[in-house]
Amino acid sequence: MMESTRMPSFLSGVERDPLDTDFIRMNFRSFVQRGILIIMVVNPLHALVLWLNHSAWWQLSLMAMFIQLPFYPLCGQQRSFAVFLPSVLALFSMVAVYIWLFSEHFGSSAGFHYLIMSLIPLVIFAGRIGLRLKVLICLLMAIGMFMAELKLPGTTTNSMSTEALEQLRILNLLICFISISMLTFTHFVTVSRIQSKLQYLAAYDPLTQLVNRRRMGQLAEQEVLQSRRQQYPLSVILADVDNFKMINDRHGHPVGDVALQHVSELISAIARDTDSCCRWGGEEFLVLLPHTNLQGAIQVAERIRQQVAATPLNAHDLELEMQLTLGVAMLMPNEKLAELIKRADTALYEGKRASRNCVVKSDPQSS
Ligand SMILES: Nc1nc2c(ncn2[C@@H]2O[C@H](COP(=O)(O)OP(=O)(O)OP(=O)(O)O)[C@@H](O)[C@H]2O)c(=O)[nH]1
Repeated sequence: MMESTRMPSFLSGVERDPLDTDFIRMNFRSFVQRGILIIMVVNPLHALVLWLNHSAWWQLSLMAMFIQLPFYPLCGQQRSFAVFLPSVLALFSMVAVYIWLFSEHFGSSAGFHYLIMSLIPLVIFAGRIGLRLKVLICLLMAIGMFMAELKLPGTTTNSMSTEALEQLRILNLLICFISISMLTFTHFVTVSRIQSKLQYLAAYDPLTQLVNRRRMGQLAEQEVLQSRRQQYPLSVILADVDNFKMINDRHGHPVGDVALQHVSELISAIARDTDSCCRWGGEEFLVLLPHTNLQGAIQVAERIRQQVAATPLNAHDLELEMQLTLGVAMLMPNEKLAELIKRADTALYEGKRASRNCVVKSDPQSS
């Protein structure tokens, strides 16, 4: 069942945080599930220490684990928000009650109240609550924890020795440390993954997997500076698919897309590793050729033209012949990148006007 994209009416009063993105929401769900897995380890550890110290409360600890276990699937990514929200609230309340009951019974020296700290990452990374509410919840948790630290003597019936309470306190501190580390580390890994994906999306064209115009602009500016400093020739080829509109109109956009992929593969295969190929616009490609003079660039452009003309596209039960017109220009002393590309563009459109399916060089003398 598709999850509703509209906020449930009972949440309409809740402040929407600008950071409340799908990513944060998905991340929060896997966070809650990790938190449940941590509980699955924590409760048996508590039960073990309590059992070793002859406290009947070990049963309560195990019982809490079995009650919380079914919430794992209820907090999964596929669940609707109407299922997830009550589940996570119930879970949070149960953890709070567990901490409160055990702190009341064993007193602050058993350190159960420290576990409040391990909830901080869950509150901070929650998607649907606003920043002010998060700060308020964290503040309340801090007050609760410090009050417990100062005021809870524990009941007289708990019959735990000072050594046993010390063991519990160390265990709880350890749990706190490990769960905060695990949750923040998980967050760090997810954010790093998303960041590299965003970097990829910002630099590459999704259709052809070539670098996009924005990234090519940066690469080309660096290359212009370097070629000037080290005094080596730098050329560009601007290639445009001939009559591409006709391919789209006759065979549809999906075939047009495959045709663009086909051309980009042929261009990339001919370019050297040190060259950079980019999807410059709709059906335009730019190739940057460092250490290549005008004559060399014309040869590369001619090879690309011939290869595209000789390699029809076979797709969707079609055999489609394609052709390119290419403009070539070499960087002149003191010329700016934009001027260089403009000359290649002018040469390209000379080729379009003349005959198409040809290579035209930009003559620096004539410009
Ligand atoms: N399928 C597909 N078409 C695209 C894409 N980007 C641009 N186009 C199309 O490319 C076509 C370009 O058409 P024109 O600029 O008229 O050029 P042309 O038909 O190749 O003609 P000439 O360049 O003069 O040979 C337009 O129909 C655009 O819609 C894309 O990503 N996919």
